[in-house]
Order: sequence, then structure tokens, then C-alpha cells
Amino acid sequence: QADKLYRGRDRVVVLEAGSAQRLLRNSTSAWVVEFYSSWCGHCVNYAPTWKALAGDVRDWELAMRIGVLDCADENNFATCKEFGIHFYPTFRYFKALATQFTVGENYKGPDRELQTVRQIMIDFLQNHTSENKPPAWPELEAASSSSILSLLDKPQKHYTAVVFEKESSYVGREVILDLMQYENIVVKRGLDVDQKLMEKLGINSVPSCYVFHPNGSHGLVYMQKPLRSFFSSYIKSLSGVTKRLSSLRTLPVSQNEDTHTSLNVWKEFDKRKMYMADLESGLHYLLRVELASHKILEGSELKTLKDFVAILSKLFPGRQPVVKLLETLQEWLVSLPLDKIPYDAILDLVNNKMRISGMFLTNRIQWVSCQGSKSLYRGYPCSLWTLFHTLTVQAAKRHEILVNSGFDDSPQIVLQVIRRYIHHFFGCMECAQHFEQMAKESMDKVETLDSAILWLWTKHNEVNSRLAGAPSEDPKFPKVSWPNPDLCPDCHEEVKGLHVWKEADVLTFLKSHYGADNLSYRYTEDETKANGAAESRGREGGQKVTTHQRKEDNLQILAQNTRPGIGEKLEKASSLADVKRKSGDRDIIGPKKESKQSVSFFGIGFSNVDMSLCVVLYAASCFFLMIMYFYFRIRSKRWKTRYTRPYV
Ligand SMILES: Cc1cc2nc3c(=O)[nH]c(=O)nc-3n(C[C@H](O)[C@H](O)[C@H](O)COP(=O)(O)OP(=O)(O)OC[C@H]3O[C@@H](n4cnc5c(N)ncnc54)[C@H](O)[C@@H]3O)c2cc1C
Repeated sequence: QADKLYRGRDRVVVLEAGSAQRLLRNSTSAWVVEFYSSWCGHCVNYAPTWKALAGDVRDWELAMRIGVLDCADENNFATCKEFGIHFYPTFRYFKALATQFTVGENYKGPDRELQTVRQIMIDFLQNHTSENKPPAWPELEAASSSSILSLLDKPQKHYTAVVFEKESSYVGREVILDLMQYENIVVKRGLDVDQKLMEKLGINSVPSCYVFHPNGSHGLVYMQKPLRSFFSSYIKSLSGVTKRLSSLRTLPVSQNEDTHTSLNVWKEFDKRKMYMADLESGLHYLLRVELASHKILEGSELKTLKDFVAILSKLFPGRQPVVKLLETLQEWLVSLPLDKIPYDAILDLVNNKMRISGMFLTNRIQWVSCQGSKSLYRGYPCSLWTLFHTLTVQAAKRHEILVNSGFDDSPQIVLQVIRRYIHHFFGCMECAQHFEQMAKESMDKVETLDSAILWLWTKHNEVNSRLAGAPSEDPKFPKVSWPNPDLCPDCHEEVKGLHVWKEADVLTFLKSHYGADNLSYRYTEDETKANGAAESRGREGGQKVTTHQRKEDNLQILAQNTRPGIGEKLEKASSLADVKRKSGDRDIIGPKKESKQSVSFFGIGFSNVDMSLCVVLYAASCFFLMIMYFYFRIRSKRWKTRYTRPYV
């Protein structure tokens, strides 16, 4: 709990999967919610502003509440998907008294400064119609001159404070909301347009505050500075103006004080190694959370997904079930004659259909070399960098595989696909913008696959130096130029007292660090499955093996399960794949050795399940033949005795 970005005392309501919809629907207050991700550096950096805003408008909570929802928390994945959150942070407004589920309205302010957000909150409150405006809300519209004049020399039950200001000013409305939970006071907003009224009350400058006392006296209040805080605190200090008791028992501030007791046990690791648990956890997040937030994929998004999965299927140095899953997904995407794909169909394939056939990717997050000293640090972006570096290294080692698989011979091929992935799908929008800027400057100049490895390394170091010292930096893992001398002494040199990188040595180091041989399978979901991994390390050798018969089954099952129209096309895709297979148009890369789980006869691959079925069928047919044999033997004996019995 201590390492969460937001806590109850921050006055921000921490929404969770179970509470979000319930609190946001039919609420008597409007809401502004930040959907954030604890791995997103910008969200971490912005947290102090969001907390400060929540503290600043704490008296407005009967009209508007400030919430947060952590989309990096596994429990909230589905909820963030329901709200259609693609990028972090995303700010959404929710109107009060909404009877239906809504995904809210996007924040459209020019910046995210505290004051701008506060003013847009007021605009949003004023956008409520008479039907969805709770009766307890104060009036934010300017009062008419006549209603203000009617207060003169007339005793009332309570104070009335009028903040005179320009039409464009927000001070009056802010003071009204600051005082909305106080009794014995009504605050109104007056505009400086009625010069006669202004002269009558002796107001020469705006904003100014004019107070009508219960005893009928009234007068202009002298303020040292005409600021919201000065007006509000003066009015709150008037004798008899007190906070309503019911307001003191405010709405629940946060549900999360006692929840989230996830016990993150520190995992010891070797910083010289790469961990499969990081790669698989990152891949799980990428496929099941980041991409899954896009309901339908089409156009350049779909093309990017296809290319990215194709690169992964050729270069991911994973365990066999994972590699098979990627290969099958790639084949499925390629053979699909659709220009739009509902992402749920992909999820169904990955989560259900493939699993039946033994293709499997963990659905648990286990950060090892990407774990942070607190849960708000590191994690997914660290695993994504690791994956990207691995792909550039694998591309250089296994270039011919890419070319044989129909990729163009460009040395930038992997970098360009990574660039498009980041542009379309990476949840941290600011990160994507920075990366695009770097790519625009120099990615096109990359001329060899080795320089692609070095390009990514250089750019990653640029990001490291930009982020050094930022609040998102994990103190236990400071952002430094990498690899440091401790990791790679050969990579460093001094020329005339100045540090220089020895790029040839850096390249050798990167190839070794991000090579499949440097992968540790410790902490993977089932370490025993690592024998599959040892086999798949042979992928660096890049040999062809047989493909999966189950792909066609998957397509057929999917065809039955998806929408009409898409179903038909999926069936066609199935037969297309069949034609492709018969014509020998296949080029799937797999383990060097034939795995224990896959046996090949006449170019057709059989899994353990296939083999077991064969054995069962074989045994059943033997059994059946035996029964037939004995049956006919007994019949023939009876027949013989009947016909050979002598006549009497
Ligand atoms: C494409 C991309 C762009 C990003 N842009 C931003 C941004 O603009 N602003 C922001 O706040 N956050 C950004 N992030 C996130 C940020 O870079 C870090 O990933 C995050 O802060 C977690 O940092 P970390 O300490 O885990 O190390 P990371 O920087 O994530 O590095 C992960 C691991 O890679 C290795 N490594 C470090 N440097 C290099 C290198 N130069 N070459 C090869 N390997 C290396 C180390 O083993 C390190 O532990 C971006 C992430 C990605 C994937």
C-alpha cells in the first residue's frame, strides 16, 4: 500500500474495478477521473498536481469529485477496457445523475495545469442541464442586477456575498464552490457590466467582494489581494458561517487504504542476465491489455499489428508454446481476408482456442530484472525496451529468416515496425511523441542491422539522460548511460580525459546481453517448461520445421463464434490457409531440434495430443477387432456343431 501512487489521504478517490461504475453512475456529484498507469512516467510526474488539485477543490466535492483509476493494476484491466482507455494519462469528465453507463467526456483543455483543469471543471458543471443538475448544487450563473439591488437594506436570515468580476473571470464561481458546504452564507456572482450598480455600491475595480449582513448592513470588503483564496477565507471567517455538519461526514475519500495488499516479494536477480519472465510478462501485457484496449483494428493499426506479430513470430526467442502461439496468430492474421478485426476475436484465439492446442502465454505479471523498488516504478516500459533490444539483436543474427519470410531487405525493418507500434499502441502518449521525434531525426539513416541495434541503444540512452532525476526514476535503479563500466568495461574509454563509447565493443556486448543464450528462465511461470525454451533457443539457427494443423481448427472454431459476416470470412481464411499449406507455401521458423511435443511425418507435424489420440484410436480398434474375432469364433463353433450333429 505504501508504494501506491495515490492514497486516501491525498483526497483523491481511488476507484477500482468493483467501485468505478457504481460510483460514477447516478452520482449526485460530477466526476473528473484520471485513468493512469503506474508504469507511465508522465503519470508519476503529474501525480503531485492531481493531488494538489484534489486538495484545492476538496470543498467542491458535493458538486465534483476527483478520482483516479490505475489501469496498470491487473484487477482494473477489464474496467479500463470498458472505458476505452488507450493512452495514459487520460482525463475524463462524468456528469452527475447519469442513469446509464457512459465512458465520460475527454478533457479538452489547452494544458494540464492545475488552474486550467479547475476552470474546465467549472465549465463542465455549468454544462449540466436542469434534468441532470442536482438540486443541492449552488447557482453558478451570474446574478441579475435587480436581484442584487433587492438585497439592499433588507434584513436576511444569512449573509450574502457577491463577487463582482468580468464575464471571463472564474474567481466568483470558484468562491461559490468553495463555500457550497457552508451554512449561513450564500455566495453569488455579479458582472461588472452594470455601471450604475457598480457606482451605487462603490466598486471601482474587479474582482471585488460585496457582503450583505443578516442585520441588513452591507459594504465592500477590502482585500489586500483580489484573489480567490483571500475572498474565500474572508467569507469563511464571518461570524456564524460554519461548515455544515452533514458535510463533515463527507463521501468516502478512498477505498484503497486497506486493499491492494499485494505482497510483492523481492526477487533476486543477476543484472547481467535477461529474464524470460520479463519478456513473457511484457508480451502478456502487450497482447492482452495494451492492444486489447482497441476494440476494432483496421487500416494502419491493423497493418501495424500484423507486421509486429510477424516480427515477433520470427524473432521472439521464447519457449515453444509461446512461439507457437505467435506463429499461429501471425498465420491467422495473414490469412484473414478482413479489413477490420474485432480485437476480442484475437483475444479469444490467444486465450481459449490456442490453449486447447497447447499454445500458451502466461497471464500473470512477474517482473524480475524489470521489478521496481516500489510497484509504481519500472515494469512494463522496461520490459518493452528489453523486448525491442532483443528484436533488433535477433534481426541481426537471423536476418535471412526475415528475408525468406517475405520481409523487405531493409536494415530498418524491425525499427520501423517498432516505431509504428509505439505510435499506434504504446499507452504513454508523451513517450510515443518523444520517440517519434527521435525516429524522424535519424531512423531513416540506419544502414545496417548492426547500426539498427546501436541506434536503439543510443536513443534509449538519450531517454535515460532526459529522465534522470525525474520523479518517475526508481532510486534503486538510477537512469544512467548504459551499459555502465561495471557491466561492460570494454565499452568505455577516455580520449584526452573525455569519456567515449567504443561502439564496436558496445555492439558485441549488446548482441551478447540481448542474445537468447543470455536468457534466464528463473521465475517463469513454470520453470519446468524451460526445456521447451532450450529447444527454442535453436531458433537462432533459423531452421524450418513443420507448421501446426491446429490453425485451421482455430479458424473454424472462431468462424462459429464470431459475428455473422466475419464468421464467413474467417471460414474462407481457413480454407485459404489450407490451400497455402497444400501448395507448400509455408515458412515457419521453429526450434532447431524437433521438440518432444512435436513429431513430424511426411512433413506434417503432430503434437503430443495428436500422438495420444492415435494411440487411443489404435488401442480401441485392436480391442474392437479382438471382440469381432471372438464373436465370430464362437458363432462359427455353434454353427459347426449345429450342422455337423448326426441325424437321429
Ligand atoms: C519507446 C519508449 C519511450 C519512452 N519514452 C519515455 C518518455 O519520453 N518519458 C518517460 O517518462 N518515460 C518514457 N519511457 C519509459 C522509460 O524509458 C523507462 O522505461 C521507465 O522509466 C522504466 O525505467 P527503468 O529504470 O526500468 O529502465 P528502462 O529505461 O526501462 O530500461 C530497461 C532496461 O534496459 C537496459 N537498458 C538501459 N539503457 C539501455 C540502453 N541504452 N540500451 C540497451 N539497454 C538499456 C537496462 O538493463 C534497463 O534495466 C519510454 C519507454 C519506451 C519503451
